[in-house]
Amino acid sequence: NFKISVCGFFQSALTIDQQSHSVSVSEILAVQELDLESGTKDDGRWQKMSQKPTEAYPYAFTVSYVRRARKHRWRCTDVTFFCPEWALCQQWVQTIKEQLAELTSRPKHLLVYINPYGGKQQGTCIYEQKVAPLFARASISTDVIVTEHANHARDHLRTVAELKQYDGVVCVGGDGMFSEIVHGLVSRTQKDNGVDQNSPEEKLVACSLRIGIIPAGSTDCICYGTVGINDPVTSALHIIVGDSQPMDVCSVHHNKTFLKYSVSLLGYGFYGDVLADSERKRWMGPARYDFSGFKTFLTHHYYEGTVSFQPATDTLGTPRDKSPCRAGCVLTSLLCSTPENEGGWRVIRGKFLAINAASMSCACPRSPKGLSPAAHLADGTTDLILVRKCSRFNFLRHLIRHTSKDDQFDMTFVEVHRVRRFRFLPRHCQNDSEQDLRENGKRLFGQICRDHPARGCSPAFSSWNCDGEILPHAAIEVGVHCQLIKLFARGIEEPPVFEDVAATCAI
Ligand SMILES: Nc1ncnc2c1ncn2[C@@H]1O[C@H](COP(=O)(O)OP(=O)(O)OP(=O)(O)O)[C@@H](O)[C@H]1O
Ligand SMILES: CCCCCCCCCCCCC/C=C/[C@@H](O)[C@H](CO)NC(C)=O
Ligand SMILES: [Ca+2]
Repeated sequence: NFKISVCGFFQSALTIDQQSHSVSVSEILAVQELDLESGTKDDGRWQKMSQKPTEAYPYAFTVSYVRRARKHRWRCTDVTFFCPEWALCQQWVQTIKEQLAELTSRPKHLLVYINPYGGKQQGTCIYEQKVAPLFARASISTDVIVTEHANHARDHLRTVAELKQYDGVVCVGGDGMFSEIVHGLVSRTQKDNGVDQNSPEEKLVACSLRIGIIPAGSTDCICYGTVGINDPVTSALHIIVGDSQPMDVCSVHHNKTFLKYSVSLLGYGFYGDVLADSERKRWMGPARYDFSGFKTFLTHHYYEGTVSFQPATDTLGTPRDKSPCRAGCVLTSLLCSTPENEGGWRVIRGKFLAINAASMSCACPRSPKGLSPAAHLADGTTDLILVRKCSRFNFLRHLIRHTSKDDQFDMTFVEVHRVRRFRFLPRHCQNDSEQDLRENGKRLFGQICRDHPARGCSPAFSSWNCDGEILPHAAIEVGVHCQLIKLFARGIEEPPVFEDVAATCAI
């Protein structure tokens, strides 16, 4: 890891406040020679500098690099060096450019999809104002597509002729937009390799293109859980430095037919009902989740069914671990292999307020530790959380613990299992082909209300919330595909030692 010690090499020259500052080449974004004659100095940047060229130091170059700010934010910072000789200045610029050219993991050409409709509908503006200038400074070229309808990006990725010309795909939007990109890329990869997605047991081929997320959605939990913050500039910088974070993907099947992929949350009951209600209130923007969350909490519906799962007995961690998945996580660096002795299936029947499968922590601004704080990004497992029927008060205690340090699993009505595969069958589907879920649901809902008038009405079916999309079936089979995709991210870094920045230096 070659480092340029900015002031360390030039102790004899001027250093600001006598501070030494070291920047790894892997975190340099660009170097630019300042042409003092031709107006580069007039672009406003000189005003920000505490130093200007002098007669003794008339030549200058600027290095743009990553500075770590608070709460996992990254910022682009410039440091300008002044040189006494033109040749020395040239030599430094050339050397740094050569070092940067050796970083082969950095993307040069990206395909960018912007969802102008996600979150607060700021996607286009966020990209143009915050991200495009950084890509330009790092000499990354882009093909940009502003989507015109849902599934535009997914279908484009499935069919676009020359995907190989790109070093990655970037989506500007939320979890739903990311999900479109995952579906496009994974389907395309399977098609190109002759793999049948409809077979639940089929081993899928990993995607070679990395995906970048510029957060502009409502939850942004994939971005938050892989970078530590939903901040467009931070994400753009992780893309520019060419980070790579593998991630697990769940495939969801119904009756041996492929339905969807999921990377974050598959939630039945509470989170399915919140989503179904909130989709009708998209006009409210991100606040729709708070409104529908409160409403769903008050309705307090439970759902009966059977959950079967294959515990991941051979993994190194458990969902009750105290240490979360962080950058450089040892489980992520292990290669995925099919366990030699796949455990047997466990079956649990019951009445559930929520059935959640979290393939990653699902941390987001609403819940900074997430639904399953110790879930790993790329260990080939998902954490299956079963919340059994309980009082409203207890369910509220459980929900509130998502937002505090208290353990949301340490409650008698909650259990959590780390699994490789699971199935769910709603009670009323057990002798039913589930041909038309909605019609059956309405019929059964009425029937249950007639049969149990005093107990309040819980409908027979909820819906599955699959990364923010509603699945059309309640009976599903889910399998985890270890490290099927890669993101331009590195996992959440441990809190940094805060660094002060030397704004200018002379050599
Ligand atoms: N041009 C478009 N018009 C309408 N819908 C679109 C368009 N482009 C994409 N979509 C759809 O918009 C949906 C929501 O987008 P997105 O995920 O970006 O925002 P969000 O739902 O507000 O955020 P989050 O998923 O983080 O909660 C996605 O499922 C995507 O398929
Ligand atoms: C009364 C206090 C209640 C606090 C409850 C806080 C719990 C928040 C947990 C949020 C987890 C979100 C998981 C992410 C799911 C995404 O896939 C999806 C699409 O973006 N978002 C939602 C909200 O379904
Ligand atoms: Ca996982």
